[in-house]
Amino acid sequence: MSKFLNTINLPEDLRKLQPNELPQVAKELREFIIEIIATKEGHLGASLGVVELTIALHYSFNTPKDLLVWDVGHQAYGHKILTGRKNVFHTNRQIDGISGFPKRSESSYDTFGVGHSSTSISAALGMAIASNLNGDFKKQHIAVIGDASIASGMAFEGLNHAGVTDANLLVILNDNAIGIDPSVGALKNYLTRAKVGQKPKQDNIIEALNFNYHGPIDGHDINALLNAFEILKNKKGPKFLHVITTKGKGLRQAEENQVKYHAPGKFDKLTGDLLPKDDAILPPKFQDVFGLTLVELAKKNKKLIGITPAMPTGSSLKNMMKAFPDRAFDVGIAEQHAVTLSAGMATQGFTVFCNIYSTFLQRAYDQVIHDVALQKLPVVFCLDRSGLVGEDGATHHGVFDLAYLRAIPNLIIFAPRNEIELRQILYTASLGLSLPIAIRYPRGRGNILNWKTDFKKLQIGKGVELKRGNTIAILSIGAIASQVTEAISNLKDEHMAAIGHYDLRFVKPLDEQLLHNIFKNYNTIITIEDGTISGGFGSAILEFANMHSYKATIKILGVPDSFIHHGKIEELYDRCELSSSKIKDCLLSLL
Ligand SMILES: Cc1ncc(C[n+]2csc(CCOP(=O)(O)OP(=O)(O)O)c2C)c(N)n1
Ligand SMILES: CC(=O)[C@@H](O)[C@H](O)COP(=O)(O)O
Ligand SMILES: [Mg+2]
Repeated sequence: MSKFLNTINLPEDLRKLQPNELPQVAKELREFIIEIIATKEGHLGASLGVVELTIALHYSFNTPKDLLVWDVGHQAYGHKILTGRKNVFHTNRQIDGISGFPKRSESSYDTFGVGHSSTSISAALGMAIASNLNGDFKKQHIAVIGDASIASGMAFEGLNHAGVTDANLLVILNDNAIGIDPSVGALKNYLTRAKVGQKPKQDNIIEALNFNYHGPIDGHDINALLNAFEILKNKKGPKFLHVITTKGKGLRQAEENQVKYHAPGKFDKLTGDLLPKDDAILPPKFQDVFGLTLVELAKKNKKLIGITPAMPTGSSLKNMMKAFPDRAFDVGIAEQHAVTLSAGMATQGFTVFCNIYSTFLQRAYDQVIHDVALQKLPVVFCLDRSGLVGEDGATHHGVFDLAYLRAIPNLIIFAPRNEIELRQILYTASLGLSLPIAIRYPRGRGNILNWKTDFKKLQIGKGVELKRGNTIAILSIGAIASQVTEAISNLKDEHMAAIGHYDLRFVKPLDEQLLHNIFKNYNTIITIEDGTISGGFGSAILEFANMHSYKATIKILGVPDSFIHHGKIEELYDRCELSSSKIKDCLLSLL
């Protein structure tokens, strides 16, 4: 039974309580998060770990006047619940519901939109400098950042700048020694030593950057947090509070299996046990086809390297990290570094598979151009989570990759239609290419149970005819082909015969011979991609038609030129008119 939580709608209600009542609020808030996430799913461990910190922050600071920025924002469920969204929290990450991340349009307490990591220090510093310029020297600006996120380049850039300002900035390091997977790197080792007091004060790297350092303190001790905030509020300039927490705090399984309970799916709210999934009869996830195939290829090719920026589990590179620890690297949340590191290794004759979620490669665009493509270094980019990713929403959809990569010279771009094609292109790339390649594949599972076929080399730049027709040709790229196949199969026979379906496979180089054949034989062309229509695959086909003066009617299906929010992938496909039923409607309207 909730004693306090029901009485709290906004932080001002929280502030009416006595400090000694806050631990009970923490207990109720934890139970509430667990209860909802057990059935609605989402990021669990990070939010459970900062329950006390969240309460203490809103209790001690005058939010939303004082500005609080959460890094990544996957730990901000408690913040959402305490800032007016308790009654809609059950809609978290659901279509038309609230976002799983802080979002400015959702609440004045969400001071900055997040989802990608390591932006909080720069954003809060920007706000703090702006307050100084506005003559508001009382306002507090707080960035809460995790131990994995603070090791990223952007966070260092923010710290480096902040240290030479008089900005009223408080950086709170929420140190739980883990990202999604265990944190890595020299900074992690430093923080581990700092926690047990092994580092003498003069070696404090945060103080060396001109921050007023406080800590480390127990982040589950509300009194300790409140005391620290009172001290730091009255200090001028940049301040740093090092807080130690346990990810998953308060749910035994989430504490014991922090990787799994980062975002565990459905579970029993009382026991914490994961609800059983009937995985046995399902096709594999694309990420596992990547991860397991890479191990096979690494056995054959001693010069094969695997790299992930902080996503060994999500990308399944963990398989190679286990099998070949010397040749597989988790470099932390460092996408730019991951790309240039790959380029450096490629200069020395290594075949580097650099696996980055499509959305996070956006961080390393210049590195792809300047360090890889310009130098024709044959790095193999494996872009997982391409296309619409579902409940993570606008910050995480991998829908821009085809458009932003297509503009880069020297880069091959491939999207497998299914698991077997992914396996074959990985094999092809492992044999050595003369140019870099981006292989983009979606979140989730394909359709093929027996994907472990013999290796076969693919011909670069070759598309395939999947079905011949005579009136309308559908040109698809990647796994969205399955929606097209389903749409065609749901047509009446007389309509079905009119439709041809071609999988171009390569956005670059395009299969020009196949395209000439298509344009000569069909008067209507539909292109379809699970990426933005602005500058993507469809645009490439339009440019081709234009260049060769083909007069066919061309219709481009894809993600419209707007940010797509969260929801199940199927729901979002439908909204973007990419579901098989919407494709069928489109075909019927054109026939
Ligand atoms: C630029 C970027 N790369 C990767 C991710 C994926 N990601 C989300 S949370 C996370 C780990 C964050 O760890 P930490 O900062 O320690 O926070 P915690 O989960 O421990 O609270 C990662 C790698 C991301 N959101 N943004
Ligand atoms: C918050 C964040 O960026 C990650 O936790 C992301 O949600 C992982 O996505 P997947 O679940 O697709 O691995
Ligand atoms: Mg962490």
